[in-house]
Amino acid sequence: MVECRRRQPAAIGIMIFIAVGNTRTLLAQSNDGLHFQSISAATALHPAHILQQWEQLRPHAEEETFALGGVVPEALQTWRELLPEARLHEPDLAVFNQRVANAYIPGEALGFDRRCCLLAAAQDYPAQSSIIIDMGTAITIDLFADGRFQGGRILPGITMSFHALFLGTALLPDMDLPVPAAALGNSTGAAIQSGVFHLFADALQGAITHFQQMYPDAQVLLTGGDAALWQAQIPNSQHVPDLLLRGFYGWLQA
Ligand SMILES: Nc1ncnc2c1ncn2[C@@H]1O[C@H](COP(=O)(O)OP(=O)(O)O)[C@@H](O)[C@H]1O
Ligand SMILES: CC(C)(COP(=O)(O)O)[C@@H](O)C(=O)NCCC(=O)O
Ligand SMILES: [K+]
Repeated sequence: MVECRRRQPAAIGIMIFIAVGNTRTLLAQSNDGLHFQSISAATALHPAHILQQWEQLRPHAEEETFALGGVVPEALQTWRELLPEARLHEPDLAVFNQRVANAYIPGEALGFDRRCCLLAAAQDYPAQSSIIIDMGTAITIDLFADGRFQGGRILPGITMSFHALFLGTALLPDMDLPVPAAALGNSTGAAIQSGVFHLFADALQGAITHFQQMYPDAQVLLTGGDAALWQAQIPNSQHVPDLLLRGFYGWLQA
């Protein structure tokens, strides 16, 4: 009887995936690694409040486990103190390195979100080159090609760039971004919008052109909070909203 039971695949309880970004924290669950039910809350909120929001949508199951990852050490520490240790999983960097060869120095410094997106590209498109553009608080542009992470770029994010102009000057206001913005601005606000929009439009296209000179068949995957707004500006790009979650889910599978 016992032996028979052992031959069955281990029962997988519900796993809640918690991904902590600099601006937004994502809580998600999935039955298949393809479709995710998720909520997103400000990372500045206390994790107990974020968990409450989640539980209003999905009442607790006893066997629930948690997977935790992110790029904000202080917030991660607060999550660790909140969650029951016996039911908390943190993804293993050695598993990442087995699945996505890389030459990052030091290896452990590569951001959790970048790892997840690279894992997703490696598992979904192992034989295809991918340029992964993650438009979050910061923007990362990473190249997965020849079955490995080739390296990437880190840029300031859109909201951060507007904010930097506002904080670093006496006369510039904080602005939002219309996408696309005009080529020429005829007011302070319009000139800032034109400047920031074209800064990023040119930087993203420049990176794509550069990487595609090395890997001409590289596809462009766009993700992160600002991706939906930008997809139409980046020819031949695909918006993949759940790329990080797909990689995070895959990372935790044996
Ligand atoms: N509800 C939202 N709250 C804050 N920022 C948002 C929201 N929706 C989209 N954004 C945009 O997304 C960016 C943050 O992206 P996200 O991928 O959530 O960040 P991170 O992973 O760095 O926390 C911000 O620059 C902002 O412009
Ligand atoms: C580059 C990032 C700030 C992007 O984070 P995000 O904008 O998604 O919150 C994050 O991946 C990070 O802190 N990385 C660590 C440094 C590195 O990847 O080399
Ligand atoms: K990100």
